[in-house]
Amino acid sequence: MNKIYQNMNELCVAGANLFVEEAQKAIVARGRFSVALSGGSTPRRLFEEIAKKEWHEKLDWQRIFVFWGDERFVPADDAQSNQKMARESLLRYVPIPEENIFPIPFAETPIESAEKYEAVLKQFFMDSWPQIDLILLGLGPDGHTASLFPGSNALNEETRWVCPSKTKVPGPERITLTFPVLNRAGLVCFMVTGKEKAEMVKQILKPVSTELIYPAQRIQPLTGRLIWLLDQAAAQLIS
Ligand SMILES: O=C(O)[C@H](O)[C@@H](O)[C@H](O)[C@H](O)COP(=O)(O)O
Repeated sequence: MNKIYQNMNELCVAGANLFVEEAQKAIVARGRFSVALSGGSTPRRLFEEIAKKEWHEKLDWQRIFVFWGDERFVPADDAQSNQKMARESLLRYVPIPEENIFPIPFAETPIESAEKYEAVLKQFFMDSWPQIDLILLGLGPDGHTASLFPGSNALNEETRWVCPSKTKVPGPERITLTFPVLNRAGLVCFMVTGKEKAEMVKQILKPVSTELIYPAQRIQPLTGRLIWLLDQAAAQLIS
């Protein structure tokens, strides 16, 4: 399902509403809500929205468990850390217990970080493939999502839940959840804004061939739902 909003602000209000509704439903159904956060500028704006009292006071944060879809291989206090971004824009404003927060660890090597995080997920989800209730994702202009970049070794991973992802994009190496985990989510929600994403949005949502060229096209939940929240600028070539 694709939903188009006037601008980033409206999109984030809708995103916050969706977050609250999904969390409330999961807590009623299963007693807990698991969510995987993303990095990126649109997710940051969404987190700032959810941090507002009018949204976050609707939720029982004792029952909310926060994970990450990807991370840069940097210490937690590095300016490029997705964990730092989410803590500063959302987590510090809500009454979530620290033990409910599961960041991707910064270990000796990216592979060790990935292995440690997989162990954390296996413990939480009791060894069976995880079904994270909500996975929030951004879209890069090159078609990447999470840290699944075109050409990355991580694209072919079928057994590991988490793996390092080498990319030609400058900056630190990445650690990412793999397709088998992302595609088992209850709901995957892409948030995309800005005209520089319009061409890639068109390639993905109105493809001319059936070939899956871009990583974001391979997000196809097995049994869950997929929603794209777009602003008008990002949706200008499809609407
Ligand atoms: O940590 C990250 O950077 C993300 O995992 C990445 O996948 C991001 O969501 C997209 O690149 C979109 O980012 P923007 O919203 O900033 O364009």
